[in-house]
Amino acid sequence: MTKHIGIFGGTFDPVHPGHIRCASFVRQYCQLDSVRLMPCHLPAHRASPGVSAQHRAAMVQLAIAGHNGLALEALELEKTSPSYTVDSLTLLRQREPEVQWYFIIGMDSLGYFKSWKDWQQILQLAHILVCQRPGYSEQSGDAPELLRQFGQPDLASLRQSDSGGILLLPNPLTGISATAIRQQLQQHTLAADSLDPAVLNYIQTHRLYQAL
Ligand SMILES: Nc1ncnc2c1ncn2[C@@H]1O[C@H](COP(=O)(O)OP(=O)(O)OP(=O)(O)O)[C@@H](O)[C@H]1O
Ligand SMILES: O=C(O)c1ccc[n+]([C@@H]2O[C@H](COP(=O)([O-])O)[C@@H](O)[C@H]2O)c1
Repeated sequence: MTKHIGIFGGTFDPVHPGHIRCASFVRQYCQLDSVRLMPCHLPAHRASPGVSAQHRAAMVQLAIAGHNGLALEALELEKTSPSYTVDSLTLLRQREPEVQWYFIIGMDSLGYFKSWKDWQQILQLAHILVCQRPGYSEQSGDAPELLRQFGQPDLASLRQSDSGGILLLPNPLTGISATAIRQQLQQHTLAADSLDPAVLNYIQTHRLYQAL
C-alpha cells in the first residue's frame, strides 16, 4: 500500500509548540502515516542561524518525543550545500519511491513560495499543505494566484492526484514564532509554556540564545 508522508521543513531555531501543534494536526487531519520535521542545514533564503543544525535537530528530537507519528528527517543535515526544498524532495523520492509526499508550510511561507528555487518542480514532487498562521492572510503575496491555480477544496480532491495540489488547512491558530522566543530568551521574559520543557532544558544546558 502507498504510504503518505508529510515533510515539515523549517529552520526550527528553535522548534516551538506552534510547529508541533501544526505537525500533529496535519498528520491527523490529512490521515498521513507520519510527519517528519526536517531542519534545514543552511537556509537558502535567510541568514544562517546562530545555532548549529545539530543543536536545532537535537531540540526537534526532544520536542517530538511522545508525539505519535512525528519523526525527524535528517536528510538536509547530511549536506553542506544550501538546503533547497526541490533538492530534498527529489532525494526523498529517489530513496523512497513508493511514498506519496506532502510538503507542509505555514501561510507566511506560501506568500513567497514563487521565489523558491524551481517552485513548479516542487509541485511535481509533492502536494503542499498550508497551515494557517495568525497575522498571515491567504490574500497576500503569492498566495491568491497559487490557490487559484493549484488550490483544492478538500482532502478527497487533493488525493485524486499524486502531486501538484495546494490545500489550506483548518488548523487551530498558534501565535508563536521562533523570532519572539529568541528575543524572550535573551531578555529572560519567556513564559513558562512557550517552549517544551525538555527543549528549554536543552537550551539552558547548552547556553543557547544568550544575549551577546
Ligand atoms: N505558529 C505557527 N503557525 C503555523 N505555522 C508556523 C508557525 N510557526 C512556524 N510555522 C511554519 O513552520 C515552518 C518553519 O518555520 P520556522 O522554523 O521558520 O519558524 P518561525 O517561527 O517562522 O521562525 P522565525 O521566527 O525564526 O522565522 C514555516 O513554514 C512556517 O510558516
Ligand atoms: O527551496 C527554497 O528555495 C526555499 C526557500 C524558502 C524556504 N524554503 C524551505 O521552507 C521551509 C521553511 O523555511 P523557514 O525559513 O520558514 O524556516 C524550510 O524547509 C526551508 O528550507 C525553501
